[in-house]
Amino acid sequence: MRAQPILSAAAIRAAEAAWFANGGDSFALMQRAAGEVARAAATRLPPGGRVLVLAGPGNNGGDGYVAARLLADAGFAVQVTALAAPGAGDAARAAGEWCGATGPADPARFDLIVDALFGIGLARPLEGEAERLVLAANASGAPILAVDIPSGVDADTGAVPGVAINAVETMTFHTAKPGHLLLPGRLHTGRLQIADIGLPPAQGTPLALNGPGLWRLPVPDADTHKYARGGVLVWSGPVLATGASRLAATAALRAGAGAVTLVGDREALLVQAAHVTAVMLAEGDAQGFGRLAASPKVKALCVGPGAGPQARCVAGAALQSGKPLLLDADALTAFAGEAEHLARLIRRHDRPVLLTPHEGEFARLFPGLSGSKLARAQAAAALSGAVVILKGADGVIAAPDGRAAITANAPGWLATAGSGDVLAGIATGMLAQGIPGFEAAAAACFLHGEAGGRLGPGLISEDLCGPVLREVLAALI
Ligand SMILES: NC(=O)C1=CN([C@@H]2O[C@H](COP(=O)(O)OP(=O)(O)OC[C@H]3O[C@@H](n4cnc5c(N)ncnc54)[C@H](OP(=O)(O)O)[C@@H]3O)[C@@H](O)[C@H]2O)[C@@H](O)CC1
Ligand SMILES: Nc1ncnc2c1ncn2[C@@H]1O[C@H](COP(=O)(O)OP(=O)(O)O)[C@@H](O)[C@H]1O
Ligand SMILES: [K+]
Repeated sequence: MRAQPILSAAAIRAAEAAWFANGGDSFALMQRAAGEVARAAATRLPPGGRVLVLAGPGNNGGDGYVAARLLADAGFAVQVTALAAPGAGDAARAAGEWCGATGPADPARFDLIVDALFGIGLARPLEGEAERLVLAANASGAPILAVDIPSGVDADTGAVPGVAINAVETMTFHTAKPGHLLLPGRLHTGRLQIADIGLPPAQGTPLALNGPGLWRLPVPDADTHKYARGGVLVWSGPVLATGASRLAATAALRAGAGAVTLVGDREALLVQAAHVTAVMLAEGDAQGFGRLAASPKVKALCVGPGAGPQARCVAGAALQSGKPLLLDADALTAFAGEAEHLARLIRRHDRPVLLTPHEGEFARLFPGLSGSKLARAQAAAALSGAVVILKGADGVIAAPDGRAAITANAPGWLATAGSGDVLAGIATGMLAQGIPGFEAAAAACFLHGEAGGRLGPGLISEDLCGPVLREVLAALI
């Protein structure tokens, strides 16, 4: 299975420019793009159905004029409402070839609206007539097919600085753009269709959709044993907060770690003992955690879920151990505002470190970073030397070497207490099995999303590290 690349607006323009430099015909490209739009529109229309094409002043509008002509030729009743006449180039040529009905219209009278106002060239928030057209289209009740990206959505960030089209479907070209997958853009995109319009395949791109093309799940050899599959240590929270670490430990075991041990004080472990069976227990403080981590049987560490007041000391011991490590929750907050110091500790050893903040933890750890979710995760990875999972519905995984992935399979059912602890456990389990940091993080996010999707309504975090993870793994191996 191949990874699905995601290109920014600049990268798409560069691919297009390289193709033109080799003699590619830009109007032919526009015709192919519009052909895909017309094909998608036709499947949503009754015979002779009514289509309103909203056409902007740039090449997105150009796609709209060509699609209008193709749909009219196919027998549909097409009207174009133009925001402004294209000045020159392919869009002007496309507008010139449109001879059908043109002018203002009530969008509610149409079976389908084609949104060709703005694409990757959106330069500022929509105002005036553009804003009015978008609001009227959204309010009309007619389904909207967006050309390339819903007008008003920033293709690189998913931001909507003003109003934006609410599409049921978006037909984009060559590759997905970050704005289709990052919130809130994803909510405006509807069903995303990616059309091949003949540009050479995007290869070696640093950004991809998270999916099985990016990583391979470990399968144990016949001659393996539990420690060869990877031992994991998880720091147990204090006596009244043991659940989070237990979820992480259980998930690590489910994800394939051969042996998982919760480490903590005696009182906490007595609570843990009442709940766990295959997960083992070992008494220890922060120093004890460090000593246990030194064992060659231990291949990965998880510190943070419910970690409590010891989080900083245990994270320190874990960072010193030089073992692959995941820091989550309290272990991230313990370094609030000290990202540079944390980075120095991370860079002391050559081994993967994963940081798994939600937005709140991220803001505390990296208060200076701003921009899109993608840009912030990438900057945090570069700054810290760790693989960063910036969690949420549009979870971003970013590596210090510049690679990044966006996860799009996570359902809202995952927004429940403890589900991040399960994610931390799955990722630690992957690390323990020798999966490199970026791949371990991406695989964990994808598995977590798949498990959430299968469980659906009523999901609680205990379910996530139950048999469903086994089913998801079995489907992907
Ligand atoms: N690349 C490819 O592979 C292919 C690309 N193709 C298509 O080309 C599209 C990109 O075309 P594009 O570069 O002409 O930009 P586009 O989105 O039409 O907008 C630019 C125009 O909008 C204007 N404008 C911007 N914001 C505005 C605002 N808020 N309010 C008002 N005006 C605003 C801006 O004016 P200005 O900022 O200069 O005032 C300019 O006139 C791409 O999305 C795809 O559909 C396909 O045909 C073939 C393959
Ligand atoms: N709306 C959502 N859609 C999909 N996944 C979500 C959503 N909200 C949260 N999640 C996921 O649920 C998990 C929540 O993690 P976190 O906030 O750390 O919770 P906890 O600390 O209770 O475990 C993360 O993996 C996050 O990506
Ligand atoms: K559009």
